[in-house]
Amino acid sequence: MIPETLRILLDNTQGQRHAEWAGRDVWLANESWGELAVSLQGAQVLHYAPASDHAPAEGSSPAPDNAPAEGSAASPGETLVPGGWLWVTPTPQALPGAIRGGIPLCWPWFADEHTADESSDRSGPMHGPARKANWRLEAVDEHEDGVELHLSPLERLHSQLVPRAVVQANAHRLHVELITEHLGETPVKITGALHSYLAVADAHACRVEGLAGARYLDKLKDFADCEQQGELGVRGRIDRIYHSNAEVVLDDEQRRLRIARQNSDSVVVWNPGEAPPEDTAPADARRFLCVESANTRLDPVWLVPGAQHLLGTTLSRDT
Ligand SMILES: O=P(O)(O)OC[C@H]1O[C@@H](O)[C@H](O)[C@@H](O)[C@@H]1O
Repeated sequence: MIPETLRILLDNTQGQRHAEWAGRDVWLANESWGELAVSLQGAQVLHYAPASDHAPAEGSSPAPDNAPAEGSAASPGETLVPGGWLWVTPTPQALPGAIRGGIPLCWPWFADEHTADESSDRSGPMHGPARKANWRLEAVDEHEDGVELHLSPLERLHSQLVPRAVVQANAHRLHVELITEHLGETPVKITGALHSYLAVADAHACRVEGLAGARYLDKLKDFADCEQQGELGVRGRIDRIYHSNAEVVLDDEQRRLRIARQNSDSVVVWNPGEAPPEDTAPADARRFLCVESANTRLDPVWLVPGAQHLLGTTLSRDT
């Protein structure tokens, strides 16, 4: 589910190329294994669609996967078009604002949980500076019938820590790694997130399986400590941090997406409900559910000098 203008750029791509979208340098691939779009602002994956999403099932009409259901939240005149596993707002903020959608990298902290060291790095924007920064595409490697990208920020984002990102996409899965290297002298506590905006038919009719019995902090109830009773059904505004290392499956009744995580004991589930942020119309906000692979206040990482930490997520179909 991406803006029509991004769809048109992908349709006009054969193989791989750079293009400009919403004022950002965007790397695009339209290959036999599928499609990928990555913004160099934030090293942010904006779109992924395996080729199988376009192949009509035997005996069925070739409707795109995740097409709006009759009576769903899609609004007339919207410029979002169906297709792909990720959602991107059709009305992105102007630069230097961040793009809402895809998989923003929240680094080196999640939300306002700033790094704990003695430097000025203790202050800064919500979700850290990485998502607004300009990144460089260091390498594009062919990989398992797909592609592997390596990205690094153009500027220094922290006095002691350096991030890099790896994106792998092929016909079966999308995998993103956010790697932090400690090049400084003193231990630093970090959090962070791969803030995945997953495209869904209706955010208020989704099921997230795998969290039954898990404890969570409810941000809508001043971080009240709660326990998940049964599987999670999302029916409206939600903002929770689950303490779990389990794989989860997002079922929107049209697709079952498996979300595996590496070195993440926090799963953030977020949808703004009827009061979305300014850069998103309420009807468009019904078309995503964030299920984030994260390190939060529940599982912060203490990095010592010379060490590195890898936060990862892998999206695949659950069959
Ligand atoms: O609007 P932002 O800064 O992208 O953040 C979006 C949301 O991100 C989620 O991860 C947080 O749990 C929410 O509280 C927050 O509102």
